[in-house]
Amino acid sequence: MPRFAANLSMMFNDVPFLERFGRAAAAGFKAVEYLFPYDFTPAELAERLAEHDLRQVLFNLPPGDFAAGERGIAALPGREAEFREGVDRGIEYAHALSCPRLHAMAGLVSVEGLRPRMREVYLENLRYAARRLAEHQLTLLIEPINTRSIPGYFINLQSEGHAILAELGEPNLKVQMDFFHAQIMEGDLTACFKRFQAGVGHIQIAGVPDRYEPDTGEVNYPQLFAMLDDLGYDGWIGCEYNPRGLTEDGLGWFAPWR
Ligand SMILES: O=C(O)[C@@H](O)C(=O)CO
Ligand SMILES: [Mg+2]
Repeated sequence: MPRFAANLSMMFNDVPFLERFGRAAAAGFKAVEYLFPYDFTPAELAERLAEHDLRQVLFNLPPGDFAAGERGIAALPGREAEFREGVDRGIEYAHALSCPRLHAMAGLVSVEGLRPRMREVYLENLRYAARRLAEHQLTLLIEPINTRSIPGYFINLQSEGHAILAELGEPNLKVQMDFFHAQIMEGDLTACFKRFQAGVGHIQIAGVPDRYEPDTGEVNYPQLFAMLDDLGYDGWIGCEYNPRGLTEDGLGWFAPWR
């Protein structure tokens, strides 16, 4: 049976962030994920999780200046020291929240000619982060992101993510397979998942193309959920979508799994 985590960066967004935990629990979720915890203290967030009997299953390492448009720094030359500080910060929050996996965003390609150098930096930073996280029994994730949602993002295809895993060979480095991005970039989701299953450490979902509820759009999610069950995927599925209206009004798709 699929296990779903509410993404609190997108869902229940009619209320302030800390109030979204209670709403997710009341809607039947047992777990949450979100982009960044850093606007709050670890204690504040841990208290919300405990109060509502929720598990935290994912958050992202510090992404650089997100408000100014940065989308991660793991592949950015010259930002290595900041990246390493971010790894320590992420580990501190992961401990406080008992969160087992952290996503490192790569960043944007500013000049095409920089790609080879960015790849070197990315590999070096990911190796460093994976080994630091391994000391704490944590998993590091990378996520291929479609070129429409984040133009210029450094990795876009599932195959690119898995090639990096193969090159580094760090057992706790996995790919966060977001079916929304994968459908936009390549489609053929069932075959794609089967090909790369061993390296998939987390899944996310949304309707395509509008990133609304998973029962909207061109992807047949019930079929994919059955496929994941058949293939023994026992990880979490993050609901990373923008509700069309009130989040609860769009949760009909979730009723069979509450
Ligand atoms: O798909 C996404 O956008 C997220 O999973 C993320 O971490 C980066 O924005
Ligand atoms: Mg995602």
